[in-house]
Amino acid sequence: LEAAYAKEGVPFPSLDAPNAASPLAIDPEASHLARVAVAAAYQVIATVRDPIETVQHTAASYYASAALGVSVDLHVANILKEGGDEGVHIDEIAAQAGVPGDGLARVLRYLATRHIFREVKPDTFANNRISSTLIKKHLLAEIKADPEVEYEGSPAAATVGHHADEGMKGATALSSWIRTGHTTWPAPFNQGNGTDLDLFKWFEVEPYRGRRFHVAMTGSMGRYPDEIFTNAFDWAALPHGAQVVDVGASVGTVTHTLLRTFPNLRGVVQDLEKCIAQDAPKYWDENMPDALQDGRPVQGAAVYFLRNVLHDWPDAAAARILSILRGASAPESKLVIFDAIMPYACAYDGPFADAVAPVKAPWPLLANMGMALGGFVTWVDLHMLNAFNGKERTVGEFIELGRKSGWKLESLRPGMMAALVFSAA
Ligand SMILES: C[S@@+](CC[C@H](N)C(=O)[O-])C[C@H]1O[C@@H](n2cnc3c(N)ncnc32)[C@H](O)[C@@H]1O
Repeated sequence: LEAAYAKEGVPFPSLDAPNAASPLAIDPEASHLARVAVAAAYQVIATVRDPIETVQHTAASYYASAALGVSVDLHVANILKEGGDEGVHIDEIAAQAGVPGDGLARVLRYLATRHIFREVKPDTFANNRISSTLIKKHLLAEIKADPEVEYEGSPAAATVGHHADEGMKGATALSSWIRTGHTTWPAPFNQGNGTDLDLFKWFEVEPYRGRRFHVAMTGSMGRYPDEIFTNAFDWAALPHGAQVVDVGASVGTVTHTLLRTFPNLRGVVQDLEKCIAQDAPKYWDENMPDALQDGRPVQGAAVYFLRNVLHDWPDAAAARILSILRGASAPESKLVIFDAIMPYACAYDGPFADAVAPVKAPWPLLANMGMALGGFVTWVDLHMLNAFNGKERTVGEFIELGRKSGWKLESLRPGMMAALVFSAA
């Protein structure tokens, strides 16, 4: 890994310095080497640590969410930014945060022990590479003057806020919700937060949390390279003016990516009324004013695509969404699904095996690269279960979903987000 950085003449980033953009962050070779190191490090810990200790740490790992949540709620990374390498004494941090210092010092020491923040002298803390990602774009004074801007432009902090708040409350209900056969509430989120509303509707009555979630989403979506979408399918082969429908599009960032590369396509952005009436026109006005048109539900489009939509829904609802699209489609229409593929933690030799495990994990690592790849999909999967009774699906589950709704899986392009292309069955 050091050699990969040396080849580019870029120093390996120090954990003690603030995070900075690096050309190697998206370099495939360096990313792979980093993943092998991560998967191996977790496996080494699992192998050499007293198993009871591993159980204790894992059982109490909710403190990681809670502690991160405290640091974000109290803007600690912003406060520490001013202190630089010297750090800021807990009395000063607490004074700026307007809370007693004792609890906060212990929260920060918990995090520093896990390499998030640094304790540079007793009771004096500084940012490091990880905690610096939590700095909110707006200054503390601006946030105090107008709390609505708190998370604007700050996706990492927004992600922490979402998980440590409504996410963790939902997670407390996971066991009870599963034990009662998934029947008591629509999803653990509802039980834990005491609401019947689905998450998106709930955000409409919880605007602070809704704004925060929206920022968290834009941040995680921004990490996907355009090629995932532009290479998913032979868009260039579609006739001039072919309609591609972005179903559950939010404001339609994927459509925007496609139209920039394939201006001959006609994009249609579909979502709930509020999004289409308020948020989407603003986005398109700013980014591609010519493309904004009135769109009615589309019959016989060339392509219908959904990104990060099906994982929000349980199987029956997901099959219904796809059946409705099949009903609107023409015989030659394609369906493209952009979603993660759930990789098994063991070897898999079923359909599309090469695409399911495109990275050959070196022995003795887990087939899904353990915490380096499978770790991500499996937590997102539990979060979908928590939030919506949704799921990340294995390739077999996608094939089955297509079979139930009149679509046949034709090709599968692997990646951090897979592209599955279906034709009418
Ligand atoms: C996780 S977001 C994905 C957004 C977008 N596809 C993306 O990848 O950025 C799910 C979207 O589905 C939309 N949605 C939820 N229920 C819907 C419905 N009944 N009809 C249309 N869109 C819906 C939500 O408003 C939200 O924008």
